[in-house]
Amino acid sequence: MMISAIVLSGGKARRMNGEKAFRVVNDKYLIEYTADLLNEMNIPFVIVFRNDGEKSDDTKNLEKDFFKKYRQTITWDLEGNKGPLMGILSGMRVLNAKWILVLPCDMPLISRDAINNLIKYIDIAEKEKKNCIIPMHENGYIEPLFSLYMRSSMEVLDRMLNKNSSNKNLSMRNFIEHLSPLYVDAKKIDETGRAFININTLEELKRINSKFQ
Ligand SMILES: Nc1nc2c(ncn2[C@@H]2O[C@H](COP(=O)(O)OP(=O)(O)OP(=O)(O)O)[C@@H](O)[C@H]2O)c(=O)[nH]1
Ligand SMILES: [Mg+2]
Repeated sequence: MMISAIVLSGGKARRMNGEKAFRVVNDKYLIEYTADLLNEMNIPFVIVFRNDGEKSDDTKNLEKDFFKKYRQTITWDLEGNKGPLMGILSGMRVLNAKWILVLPCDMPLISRDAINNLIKYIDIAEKEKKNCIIPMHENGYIEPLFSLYMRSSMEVLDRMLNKNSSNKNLSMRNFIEHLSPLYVDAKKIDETGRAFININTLEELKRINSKFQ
């Protein structure tokens, strides 16, 4: 099964004053937890960075260094400030695998098992004619940024974002409403739930760093 991944790395990270991907956790950048794992698993990926006219030289250099280090594709949101859907669309454009794994840049405890467990559902999804596979927690909370999408869902996304050329930010939920999702119990993906922990604030960054000590 040919799979490729999109690592979303273009959020504003308002809750931590920006620069989420290149915040240091333990001994490396936050984004590298996802990138290193994908490399180890031989899953090709594209990183989608922000499309931002005011990007600092430091940030541009970090992106350039990242590109040199990983030799994977990097790209930028087709339009800035449109949220993760624009990131997914921008990433899908440069990939041609049948199934595309969408991941965030802020889950340092992401694991090989969690990704493999998700991938295992592809056969079922295809049999049931589902075009995305989305973990769901007991309380109904879903993990659409830790999910698999068929590349064919890009057409849906393209149409949605074109129709919505105005200002409103479409949500992941809007997108999924237009798909046929296979929801899987998040416990079947990662029993401990650790893989889904994402870092949103400087406080959380501090806490995760102390856990690595
Ligand atoms: N390419 C791209 N990725 C995005 C965009 N918005 C969010 N993401 C990514 O989606 C993942 C989850 O983002 P959030 O934590 O919800 O949002 P954030 O913008 O990073 O942070 P907050 O501003 O604090 O909500 C992260 O990996 C983000 O980098 C976007 O507009 N474009
Ligand atoms: Mg987050």
